[in-house]
Amino acid sequence: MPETTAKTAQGTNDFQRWGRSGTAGVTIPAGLAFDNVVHSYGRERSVDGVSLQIRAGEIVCLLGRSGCGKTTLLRLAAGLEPALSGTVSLDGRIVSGEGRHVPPERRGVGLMFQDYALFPHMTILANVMFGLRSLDRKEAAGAALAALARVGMASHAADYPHALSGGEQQRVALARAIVPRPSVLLMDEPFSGLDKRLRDSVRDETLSVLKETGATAIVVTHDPEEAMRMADRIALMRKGRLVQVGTSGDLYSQPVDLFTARFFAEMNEIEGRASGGRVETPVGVFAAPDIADGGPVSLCIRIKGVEVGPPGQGVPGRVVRRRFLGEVWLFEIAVGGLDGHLRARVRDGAPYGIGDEVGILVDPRDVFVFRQGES
Ligand SMILES: Nc1ncnc2c1ncn2[C@@H]1O[C@H](COP(=O)(O)OP(=O)(O)OP(=O)(O)O)[C@@H](O)[C@H]1O
Repeated sequence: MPETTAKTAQGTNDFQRWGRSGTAGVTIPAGLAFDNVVHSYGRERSVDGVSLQIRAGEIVCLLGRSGCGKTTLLRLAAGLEPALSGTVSLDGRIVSGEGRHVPPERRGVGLMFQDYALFPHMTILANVMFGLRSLDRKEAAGAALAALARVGMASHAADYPHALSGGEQQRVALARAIVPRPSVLLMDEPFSGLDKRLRDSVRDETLSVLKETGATAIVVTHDPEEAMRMADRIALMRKGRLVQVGTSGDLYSQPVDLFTARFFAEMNEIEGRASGGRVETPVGVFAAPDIADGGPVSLCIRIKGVEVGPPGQGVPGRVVRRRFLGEVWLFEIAVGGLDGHLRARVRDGAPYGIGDEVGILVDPRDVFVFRQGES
């Protein structure tokens, strides 16, 4: 956290005053609902029947690979794209669909994109005041300065954007997005231009500003860790559709399919067949309830769920490769009857070298069985 921000945050209720009842008014968060929304840029559907309810004040991350429709869904919420069918509603009022289209500037939503989009010819203060044109200049300047102070950028008020680093520009963009007190804030990959260390601190800072103001927020990201850090709920998308919506715990512990499981953890994947509610593999026998006998399954084992110990415990294996990754070792282990190698993440890898015999135990909490074709 930058020094000025830390000071503001520790001061006597300074930031709470800014957040709850700043001079530009108070945020009144709105609920946002997509109901069976379809969108297309041409022949293919970019958004294919999405229904999602976001509660007032909730932070939802739209997560998915490049091209799965995240930005398009955000643009539909903003009113920058029309829906082919279905509706978008704010606090129960239809803003897109059924013959209505409320323009972006009348939706009370704030937008923040990955390139920050600050106006290069305006000072930082003028950039932040831009969204406050309905206030008189003095009031607008006061609100903009308070917002800049909140993100630790008040001392740069008179500078121009080109004089700021990426992280500083991002914080200014956040101040500009939040200062008109939008009821919904839509953020498209807001941290993707920052290096990892800066991204972590700016993201944490952004999260606390969002929570202080209480705004409803949708944050687009392709980074599962970022989604887990920020979201009250994650909406995972694939090919224009929602695959699973839930808390990070829901998606991590109860992935609905192989695609979701792979998204949140590195996996060993073993093909097998169910028999009597179980699946037998070279690394053990695992429960496969609800899968018919003979049904082909993909058995996934999180690499962190593979324990490597001395020979004699569990299933025998031999170390084929090991790499030090900083906090952990990544092991590749040959196991009789297994195509390919089993990968394991090991905290203390020092005792075992290449060629050593080891014993392998698998934690059943890190095992998932999916019918093949569920990816
Ligand atoms: N202006 C456009 N014209 C035509 N096709 C588009 C346009 N914008 C996006 N698309 C296509 O629509 C689909 C969804 O794109 P979208 O930008 O919503 O995905 P995304 O998940 O946000 O991707 P990324 O993470 O790469 O930004 C993609 O197949 C993309 O190629």
